[in-house]
Amino acid sequence: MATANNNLSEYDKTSIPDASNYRFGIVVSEWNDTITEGLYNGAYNTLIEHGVDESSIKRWDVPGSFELIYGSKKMQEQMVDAVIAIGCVIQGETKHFDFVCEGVTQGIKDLNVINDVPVIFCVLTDNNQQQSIDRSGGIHGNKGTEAAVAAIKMAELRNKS
Ligand SMILES: Nc1c(NC[C@H](O)[C@H](O)[C@H](O)CO)[nH]c(=O)[nH]c1=O
Ligand SMILES: CC(=O)[C@@H](O)COP(=O)(O)O
Repeated sequence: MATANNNLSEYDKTSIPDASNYRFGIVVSEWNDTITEGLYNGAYNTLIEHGVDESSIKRWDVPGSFELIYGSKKMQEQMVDAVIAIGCVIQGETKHFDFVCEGVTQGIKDLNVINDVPVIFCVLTDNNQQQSIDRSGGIHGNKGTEAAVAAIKMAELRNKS
């Protein structure tokens, strides 16, 4: 289902495990920081809402989405139960968009395969800034909220497996 038909911030809160015993790392790209800050706020507030103590949330900033790969790899080493990688890539004039998006996607996928700490893909890959605004606390909700829910569920799965 496309985001346009689905508010990312609407979910059954009773279906989410208690996250009070889990630690989370959040790596945030500085590119398009007004968007990434909105995504971070959505993710942070959702983790807090589900019992995570603020002292159990570690944040690192990286220059751009491509650096989310290395930043997330190092965050996996920080005794956390899940990592959330937050970025916003917006189409420009050249093919650079394609390579950044593909590189980050493959890099974060690889981290999930190679290491035993889940990394949640919270990277917007949008055609324009309005699409990013709409998905970081706008009319389509907040993908940061969606990512935090996924992080809690994956931390639980890792703990039980
Ligand atoms: N154009 C965007 C970028 N580009 C920068 C790259 O992510 C990277 O930092 C650079 O190539 C150096 O390695 N990054 C974004 O996050 N969003 C963009 O729209
Ligand atoms: C995703 C990018 O790197 C892109 O926004 C940069 O813009 P441009 O393709 O015009 O150089």
